[in-house]
Amino acid sequence: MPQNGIESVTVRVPMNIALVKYWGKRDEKLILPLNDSISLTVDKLTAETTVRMIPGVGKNTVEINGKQVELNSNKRYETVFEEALRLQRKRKDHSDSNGNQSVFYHFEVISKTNFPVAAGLASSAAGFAAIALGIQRLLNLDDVQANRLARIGSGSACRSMFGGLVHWKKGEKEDGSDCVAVKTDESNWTDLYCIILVFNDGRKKVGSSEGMKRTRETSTLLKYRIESIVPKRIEQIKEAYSNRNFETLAHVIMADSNQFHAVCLDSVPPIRYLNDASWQLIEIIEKFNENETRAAYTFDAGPNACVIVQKKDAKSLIYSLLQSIEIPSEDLKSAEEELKESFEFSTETPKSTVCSKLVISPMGGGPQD
Ligand SMILES: Nc1ncnc2c1ncn2[C@@H]1O[C@H](COP(=O)(O)OP(=O)(O)OP(=O)(O)O)[C@@H](O)[C@H]1O
Ligand SMILES: C[C@@](O)(CCOP(=O)(O)OP(=O)(O)O)CC(=O)O
Repeated sequence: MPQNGIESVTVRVPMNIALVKYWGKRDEKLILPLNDSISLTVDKLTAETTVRMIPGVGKNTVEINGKQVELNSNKRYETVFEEALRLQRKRKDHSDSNGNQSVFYHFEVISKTNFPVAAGLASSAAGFAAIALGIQRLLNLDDVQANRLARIGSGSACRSMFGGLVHWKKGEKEDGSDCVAVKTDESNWTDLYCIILVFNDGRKKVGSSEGMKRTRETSTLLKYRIESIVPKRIEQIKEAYSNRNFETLAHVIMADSNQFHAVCLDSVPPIRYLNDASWQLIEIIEKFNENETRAAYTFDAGPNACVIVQKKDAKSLIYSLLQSIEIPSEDLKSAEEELKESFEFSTETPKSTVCSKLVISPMGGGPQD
């Protein structure tokens, strides 16, 4: 929508959680992964981003949650903007609201997230997918071009461009033209919910890019994972999702999260993302699953947990969590509203583990304009 020559669009994009993890790059500049990965979006954790393309030479700016980002210390934004301008120059028909051909543009990005940034909760995925989607709308790009824009911002971002089960194919080509994320054909499994528990919302010590570089250079387990494990797991996830087979889905999700953290520990020096609270959560889920597998935990590059359940089991899972984890009462109230259930809980007994935030969200929703 052109306004005084400025074109602006606002989108809301959910973060995504990988069920089979991306860890390791075959090309660091183009952000091409060493293995395929597969994910679901978490509908309630979103980045709401306005992208403006302003005619004329000027400084690009990015603001996240009211703070200006220092673009010199994070080159990824400039890479995305340059690629967008390259695609824009390729278009012959691009003109401003007065019908004038404009060769120079700069970008203004203003984003708000409703969850902590850089705490292992895939904030970069939602953030860069939102920028890519905004630019796609402004420049009328196709899905492959938009996917590439998201990916060169942050690899996992290309999986947030669609709802449903999304498969990011590593591709074989050096130029990355066959490295794309695609929505699988399965219709969305609307019964899946995700419970996020934030145990630490600080910035992690080893960032994902640095961590995956270290693992690629030093881990002996990584090669085995990439060649012998991941391809099978991608197929198992697709099949279990399509057959609505929760037990198999859950086993693969947990095994892959554990293997991802195992290759991190297999790196030199070792990388440890999980903390005592994460391990306590794992133990609670193991106990919850004693008779039947009803929940699956998964952790990205940080201690915060994402637990996937079917809606029917969400309430009993929250009761199990409440036995040993302190959860903010306002988050429990939001969970009651989301599930349309009421919980009886006492916040008086102090617990050994404290979670600073709990969010319960449906999964698989797509981005919105
Ligand atoms: N809404 C947003 N818009 C644009 N960029 C964002 C946004 N949110 C986060 N980012 C970028 O992503 C960076 C955080 O990425 P990082 O990979 O360190 O953490 P994460 O995405 O939270 O965790 P992980 O990807 O390991 O699960 C931020 O420093 C910022 O540059
Ligand atoms: C552990 C992960 O969350 C890693 C995500 O890594 P990023 O996509 O944040 O890394 P870059 O491509 O370097 O930006 C697993 C996953 O989301 O698949």
